[in-house]
Amino acid sequence: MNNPAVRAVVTDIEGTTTDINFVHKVLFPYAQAKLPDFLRANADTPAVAEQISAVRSEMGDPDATLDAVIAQLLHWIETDQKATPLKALQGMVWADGYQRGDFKGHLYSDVAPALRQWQQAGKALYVYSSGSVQAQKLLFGYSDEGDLTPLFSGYFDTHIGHKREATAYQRIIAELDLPPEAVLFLSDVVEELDAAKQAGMQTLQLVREGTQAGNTHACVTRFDEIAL
Ligand SMILES: CSCCC(=O)C(=O)COP(=O)(O)O
Ligand SMILES: [Mg+2]
Repeated sequence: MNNPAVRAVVTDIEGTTTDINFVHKVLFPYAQAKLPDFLRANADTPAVAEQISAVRSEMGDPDATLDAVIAQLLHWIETDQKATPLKALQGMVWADGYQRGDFKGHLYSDVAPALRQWQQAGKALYVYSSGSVQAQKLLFGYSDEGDLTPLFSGYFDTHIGHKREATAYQRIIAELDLPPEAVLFLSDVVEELDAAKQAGMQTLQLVREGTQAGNTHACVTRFDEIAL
């Protein structure tokens, strides 16, 4: 692909820039282990209290005990549900892990050089992940390729909508203030690419090891196959 009409790139994280195993075998278990104590210690902190209250709303039980809230959050982690308050709390817990050096954000080796090249070519770079904006900034800020946050012009999470819904991409396009066809969305998940295409974006599927290629979107296996 060589497409000078592309003026902005929006990238997914898990399975696109980053190994799914890092998310599922490092980040999620870390949050699972640390969340209960983190919530008990910080339940009265305004940022945490706000998310606890959002969990209670999603449970439909404004009086749910903290133990019930914790059980709900652990269930969401086990079943990989992209609930917005869970994602916010995970980001807060991962901040400790990154800052203490317990892990670094995994990036495939082709990602950082391509992002730098695209930025130098004048493309605006954005992230769209179900992980919270805080979690996205941590992953790229404490990545195993160093701090890549200066490369990005912005970040979107589930506050803009869910990744399999076209309306989320329409809102992103409105925020970028670009024609939809000037925006390229990169993801490993066909349903996300379908939604982005429905909103008028260009799409490319990343077929990393273990990803099933679909037949409705152009595919690449690495970022360095994408010439912008
Ligand atoms: C921002 S790193 C953690 C990613 C995460 O929590 C997640 O659920 C993966 O979502 P994605 O939309 O990147 O598949
Ligand atoms: Mg993905």
